[in-house]
Amino acid sequence: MPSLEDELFPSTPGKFKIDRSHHTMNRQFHRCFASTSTMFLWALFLIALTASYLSFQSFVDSGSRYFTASWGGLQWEKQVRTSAQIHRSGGMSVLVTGAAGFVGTHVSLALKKRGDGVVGLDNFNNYYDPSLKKARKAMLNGHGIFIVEGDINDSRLLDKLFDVVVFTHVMHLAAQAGVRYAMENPQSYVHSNIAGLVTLLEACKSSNPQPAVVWASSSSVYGLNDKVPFSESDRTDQPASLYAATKKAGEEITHTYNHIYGLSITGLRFFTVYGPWGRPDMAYFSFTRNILQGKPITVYRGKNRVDLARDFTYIDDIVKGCLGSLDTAGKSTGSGGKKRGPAPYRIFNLGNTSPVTVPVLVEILEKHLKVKAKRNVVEMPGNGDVPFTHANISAARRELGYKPTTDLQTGLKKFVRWYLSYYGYNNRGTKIVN
Ligand SMILES: O=C(O)[C@H]1O[C@H](OP(=O)(O)OP(=O)(O)OC[C@H]2O[C@@H](n3ccc(=O)[nH]c3=O)[C@H](O)[C@@H]2O)[C@H](O)[C@@H](O)[C@@H]1O
Repeated sequence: MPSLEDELFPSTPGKFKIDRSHHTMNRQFHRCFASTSTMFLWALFLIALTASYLSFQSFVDSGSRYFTASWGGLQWEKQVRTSAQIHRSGGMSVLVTGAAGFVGTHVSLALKKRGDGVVGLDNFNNYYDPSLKKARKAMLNGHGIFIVEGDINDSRLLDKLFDVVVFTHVMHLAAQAGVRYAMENPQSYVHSNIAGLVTLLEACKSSNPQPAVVWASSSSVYGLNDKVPFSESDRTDQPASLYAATKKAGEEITHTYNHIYGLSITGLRFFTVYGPWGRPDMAYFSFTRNILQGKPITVYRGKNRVDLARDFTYIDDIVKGCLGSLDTAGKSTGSGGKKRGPAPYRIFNLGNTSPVTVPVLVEILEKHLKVKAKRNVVEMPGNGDVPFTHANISAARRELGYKPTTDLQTGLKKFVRWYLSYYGYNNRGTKIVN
C-alpha cells in the first residue's frame, strides 16, 4: 500500500524530491501529517492558494483586455452617442457594420447626409489595403460619423453599443467578401459570414427594442442556376464557391432569427457592385491598376470560348436600394429575447438588369484610361466563379422603389476619375510625382 506521504508527494522525477535517507525530516513529516485536523488545515490552505491564484489570473486577463481594447470609456461613449444623433423628424439611428468598407462608406454617408444617426463598426482587416479603409474612415469622420474599431465577433462590444444607443436599424455589411479568395482562406469566411453574423444577430435579438436588420447577401447564391434573369424565387441550393455557401447560410440563419425571435430581416443580393472608393480585389479595380502600370491583366473566359458576363451595378444605385430597404423594413416584434408576433422577412435582388461581358468591361476601361490593356486570356479556372449573372429586379422595384439609372460606361467613367485623383495620376493617366 502506498503511504500517505507517497500519495501527497508522488515521486515524479524532478518534482518535490524528498531525501528519504534523512531520518529527522522523515519523522517530522509523519508527525506533521499524523493528525486529521492538520491535514484538513493543509487542504484548506491549498484550496485558498489555488483560488487566489485563479482570481489573480482573471484579474490580469480582464485588466489586459481593458488596457488593449480600442473602445470603451466616457469619451468613447460620448462620441458614439453624438454620431448616433438623429437630425430629421422620423429619422433613424443606424449601426452600420463594415462601415469602412466600400458599400458601408457610401451608405453611411448617404444616411448621415439626410439626417439619420450613424455609428460605424469595422475591424479594418488587411484582406485588402487597410490604408484605403483608413482614408474612407477619415472621410466619414469629416462628416461627423464615428467609426468604432472592432469586430462583429466581439459580443461584449456589441452589447455595449446597444447599451449606449437605441439603434432603430442595423445595416450589416461587414463580411469576408471575394469569390476566389475563399479557396485560399476558407476559415475567414466562416469567421465573418457565419460566426460573426450569429454574434450580431444574438445582440440584435437581445436588444430592447430590437432593431430591424438589413444585410448584404450576394448574387453568388444563385450559383449554377441557369434560368435567366435570376429571380428571388429561383434555386439557390447549388453554390459554386464557399463564399456563396456562407452567404446562402446567412439567408437561412437570418430566417431562423426572424422566425424564433421576431427580428425584421431584409437580405439584399448585390450584383457585382462597382464605383469610386471601391474594392481593390475586384476585377474593374485591379484591371485599372494594372493597365495604368503597364502590367498584363488576366481575362477569364468560359467553356467553349464563351465570354463571362456580370450584371455590374453602380454604387449610387445600390445605396438607393439600401436606403429604400431601411425605410420600408417594418419593425421587429420581439422584446426581452422573445417573439411577440410575426415580423417581415424579405430578400431582394439589387442588380442593374443588363449584363456586360468582361472583355467589354476592359474596352470601356481602355477608353476612359486612354491606355491599351495587355490581355492575357485564359480559360476560367474552377475557382468558384460563375459564367454570368443577371438580375430580375421587379420585386425591389415594387417594394423599395429601386430603379438603377447608371450604365457601365457612365459608372466606370466616374470610377476612373476617382481612381486617377485618389492615386495621384493626371487625366492622361500619368503618375504625378510630388
Ligand atoms: O455579385 C456578387 O455577389 C459578388 O460580386 C463580386 O464577385 P464577382 O462578380 O466575381 O466580381 P469580380 O471579382 O470583380 O469579377 C468580375 C468578373 O471578372 C472576371 N475576372 C476577375 C478577375 C480577374 O483577374 N480576371 C477576370 O476575368 C471574373 O471571372 C468575373 O467574371 C464580389 O467580389 C463579391 O464579393 C460579390 O458578392
